[in-house]
Amino acid sequence: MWANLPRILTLVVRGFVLTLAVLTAVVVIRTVTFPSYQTSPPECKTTDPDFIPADEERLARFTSAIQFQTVSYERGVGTPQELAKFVRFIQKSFPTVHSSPMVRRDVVGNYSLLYRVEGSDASLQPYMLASHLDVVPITEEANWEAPPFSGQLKDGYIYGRGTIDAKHSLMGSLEALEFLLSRRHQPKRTLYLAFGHDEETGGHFGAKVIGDVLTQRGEKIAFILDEGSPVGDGLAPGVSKLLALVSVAEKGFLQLRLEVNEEGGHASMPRSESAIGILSKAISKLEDNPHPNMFGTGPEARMMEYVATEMTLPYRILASNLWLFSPLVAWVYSRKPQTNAFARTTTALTRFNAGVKDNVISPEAVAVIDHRIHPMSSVEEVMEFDRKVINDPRVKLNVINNRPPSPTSPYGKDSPTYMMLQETIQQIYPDALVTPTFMVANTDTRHYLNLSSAIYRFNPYVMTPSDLPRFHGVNERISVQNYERVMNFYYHLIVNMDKPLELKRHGHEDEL
Ligand SMILES: CCCCCCCC/C=C\CCCCCCCC(=O)NCC(=O)O
Ligand SMILES: [Zn+2]
Ligand SMILES: [Zn+2]
Repeated sequence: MWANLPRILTLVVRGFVLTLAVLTAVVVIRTVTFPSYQTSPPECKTTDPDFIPADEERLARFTSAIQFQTVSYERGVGTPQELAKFVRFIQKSFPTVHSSPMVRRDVVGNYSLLYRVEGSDASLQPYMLASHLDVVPITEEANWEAPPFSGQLKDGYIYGRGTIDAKHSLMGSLEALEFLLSRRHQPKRTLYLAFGHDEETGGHFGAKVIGDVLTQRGEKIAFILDEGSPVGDGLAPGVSKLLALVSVAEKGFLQLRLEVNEEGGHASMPRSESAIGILSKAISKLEDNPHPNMFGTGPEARMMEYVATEMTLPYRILASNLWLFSPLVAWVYSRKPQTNAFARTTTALTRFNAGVKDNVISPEAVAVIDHRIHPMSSVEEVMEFDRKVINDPRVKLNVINNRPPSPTSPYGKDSPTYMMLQETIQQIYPDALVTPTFMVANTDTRHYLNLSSAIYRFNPYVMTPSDLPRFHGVNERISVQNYERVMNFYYHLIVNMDKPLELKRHGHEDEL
C-alpha cells in the first residue's frame, strides 16, 4: 500500500491537471466561439423631417402634465378631481388626436383613457401602447431639488413626480400621434393607446376595466408595449455600451400583512415579549434570510447570452460559460440591489405600524412585506419559505394581493414584433445593445395577458445607477434629451408598425 502511494498521488495530480486543462480548453473555445445575438442598427436612421423636437411648446405641455397631482394612495383611494382635470387637459392639449375622425376615445372606469386609431387595413391585427395617468405619493419633500409637482426645468432636466413613471410615455406617445395625424397620415394598422388611472395601486379600476372592454369587443392584439425597463448606462456589470433592456416577462408579486396580537397594558409592568418585539424578530429573520439565489434558472440567463460577446473580457468569459460560472455570476449579481432583483425573489419591508402612546404597551403590531417573485418561483413557494423562516405561530401572515410571474413573450430573430421593437430602439440608440430581460417591478400588463401573447415592457430613456432611486423616490426627473428620445421612439414605432412585420426591414431580411 505505502509503496504504491507515490503512484496513486501521481495519478491523482495527473487527473486533476487533465480535468483543469479540459475545462480551460472548453471555457476558451466557448468564449471565442460564443454566438453574437446583436444585429447591426438599421441603415434608416432618424432623419430631420421625421424628427419631433422637444421645443418650448412640447416641454410646456409636459411640464403642465407633471403639475396635476394624480396620486394613487391605496387600492380605490386616489385623487379623482385631479384625474378629471388631467383628462380634460389631455383633451385640450392634443387637438388633432381628439378631433380626428380616425380616433375613437373612450373614458373607461371613470378616468382611464382608451384610444382607438383606425388603421386603413382592417386585415391587420391592432397593437397597443400603454401607460398610466397616476403617480405614487411624494416622500421627503424637503430634499427635492425642485418642487415635486412643479415640472420645473433645471439644468436640462424636468423635475417632478411622474417624469419617469410614467407621464413621459403617456405624453410622449400622444405627442407622436399628434405629430403623425397632423401630417395627415393614417396608419395602416389599428393602434390602441391605453392609459390606466390606478396602475400604482394594482390597476383594479383602470387597466382591469380596459382589459375587460377589449375582451368584450373580442380584440386580439398583435403586441402590447407598456412602461418597463430602461436603456441602461452602466447598469449591467461588464457592459460598457448602452444596454436596452426589453422586458419579455415580469416578476410575480406577493404582498403580505404580518400581524401580531398580544396582551397590552401599562408600560411600567412589561412582559418579557411584546407584540412589537415579536414582529421585529420575524422581520429581522426575513431580512437576514433572503429567498434563494435563482440566477441562471430563468430569463436572466438568456440576457447574459445576448450580451456575452460585447462584455469586457472577464465578464465575457463568465457569461459565455454559465454552465460553469453560474454560481459566481449569481454571487456578483446578489451584491447590488438592482442586479440582486434579477437573481431572486426580493423581500421589501414597506410598512411597520404599532403603538399609540409612549407609556402604553401596544397590543398589536403590523407590517407589510412586498415580495417580487422570480420568474422560476411561485406564490406558494414564497409563502412556504416565509413561514419556515419566521417559524413563530404568533405571527399571522395574511395575503393582501398576489400574482404569479407572467408568461414569457416571444423574442429573438423568430419574433417579428420583438425584432421590430429592436429596430426602433436602434433607430433612436444606434450604438445600443438590445437584450431581452424580465421586469423586476410590475405593470398594468397583468390585466392584458389574455389579449396578446407578445407583451413587452420598455422605457425608451437612458438610466444610470444613480437614477434608479428616483423611481418612487426623491428628485424624480427626466432630461430634455431623454424626453425627446421618448417622443421620437413612439413616432418611429408607429411608423415601423405599418411595415409588413414578416418581410424584410431596412434591407436586413437575413436578420429576421
Ligand atoms: C443586468 C441588468 C441590470 C439592470 C439593472 C436595472 C434595471 C432596472 C430595471 C427597471 C427599473 C424600473 C422600475 C420601473 C418601475 C415602474 C413600474 C412601477 O412602479 N410599477 C408598480 C410596482 O411595481 O409597484
Ligand atoms: Zn409606472
Ligand atoms: Zn410606479
